[in-house]
Amino acid sequence: MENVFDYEDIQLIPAKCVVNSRSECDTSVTLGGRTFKLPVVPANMQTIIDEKIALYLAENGYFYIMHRFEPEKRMDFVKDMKARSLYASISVGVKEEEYGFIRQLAEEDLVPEYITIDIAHGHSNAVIEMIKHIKNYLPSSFVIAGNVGTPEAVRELEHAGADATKVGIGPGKVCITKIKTGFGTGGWQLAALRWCAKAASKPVIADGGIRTHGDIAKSVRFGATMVMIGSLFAGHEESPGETVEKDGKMYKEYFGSASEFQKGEKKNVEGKKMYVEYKGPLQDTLTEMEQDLQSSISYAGGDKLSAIRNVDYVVVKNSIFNGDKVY
Ligand SMILES: NC(=O)C1=CN([C@@H]2O[C@H](COP(=O)(O)OP(=O)(O)OC[C@H]3O[C@@H](n4cnc5c(N)ncnc54)[C@H](OP(=O)(O)O)[C@@H]3O)[C@@H](O)[C@H]2O)C=CC1
Ligand SMILES: Nc1nc2c(ncn2[C@@H]2O[C@H](COP(=O)(O)O)[C@@H](O)[C@H]2O)c(=O)[nH]1
Repeated sequence: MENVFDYEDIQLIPAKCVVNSRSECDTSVTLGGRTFKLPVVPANMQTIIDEKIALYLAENGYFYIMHRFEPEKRMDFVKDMKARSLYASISVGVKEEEYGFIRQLAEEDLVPEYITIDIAHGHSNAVIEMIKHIKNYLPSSFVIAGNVGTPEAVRELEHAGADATKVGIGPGKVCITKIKTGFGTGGWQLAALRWCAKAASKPVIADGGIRTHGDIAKSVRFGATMVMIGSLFAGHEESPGETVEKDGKMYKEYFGSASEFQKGEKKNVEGKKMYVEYKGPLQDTLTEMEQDLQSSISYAGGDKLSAIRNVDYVVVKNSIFNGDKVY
């Protein structure tokens, strides 16, 4: 791989502004036939999303993906969203019981609009078989498959029937895959995204490594239709998980889906736990993301998200923060 870089190594180059106010810029994106306010989705992790947040996001025009770590609740979750005439977007794994769950959804005519196959190493026969199983029983569900980090993987999962692929192995804030296994896209996630997006014929979701709102625009520039974010969504008033106070400051827990805190045992651990500063209401962050992205669109010289896709960029190896501490 040549020209390897990550988010902090890139600056997008401004083009002539065509709007009189950033409020004219439209940040919406379409995925699976629905249009959402932002090209951003909170990570399908237990300390990032729960049923209440999913409901809020769906009701307010945002995309969400519910996590898969309380499998017994998923059927009722889908029923509840349907009863409210909202879209249902759930996650599944690849173990035997998940095959039965998909059959059960089909038998009860409960068709989630979005199903994300969420495993660490998505370039596998296990994922390919699950894509085919879902497409067989729930052909109208939009299937997101991952995670992957190579063009070959993107092509194979698309060929198996995936409607979108999710790119990112190891760039996450609570990820220790890169340390424990030596593998992944950590440190070059943005270049991996570009590599994968060039091979893709369907939408790509960039997953992990987003540390600033500007990284969302950079993801869009390098081929992402949607960006999955964990750490920036952790620590909100609504965020699930323990809140602690230390030296008069409030913090909330954020742990990896492959951490011992999620698994309840120390087996194949590839994630850790951290505490993030309390951030206040989730909507404030969503609003700030929208404003920052509107500004990005204006710097791109357009009034729609698509303007960002064609801007020029420079590689400024690890220097854009000029030594400033940003997180
Ligand atoms: N994006 C990322 O970089 C990563 C994300 N995660 C997240 O952690 C959660 C747990 O992931 P995961 O462990 O895959 O889920 P599961 O524990 O549900 O495992 C899924 C299946 O894949 C097998 N499996 C897991 N890893 C590998 C591997 N490297 N090679 C071959 N088979 C494998 C498991 O078997 P067995 O356990 O017996 O091997 C199991 O049968 C998910 O939410 C995932 O997204 C985890 C690591 C990296
Ligand atoms: N290697 C691991 N990756 C994990 C784990 N749990 C979640 N994740 C991935 O991280 C992103 C979120 O990244 P962030 O940089 O925005 O915080 C998430 O969507 C997963 O893909 C884990 O235990 N190990």
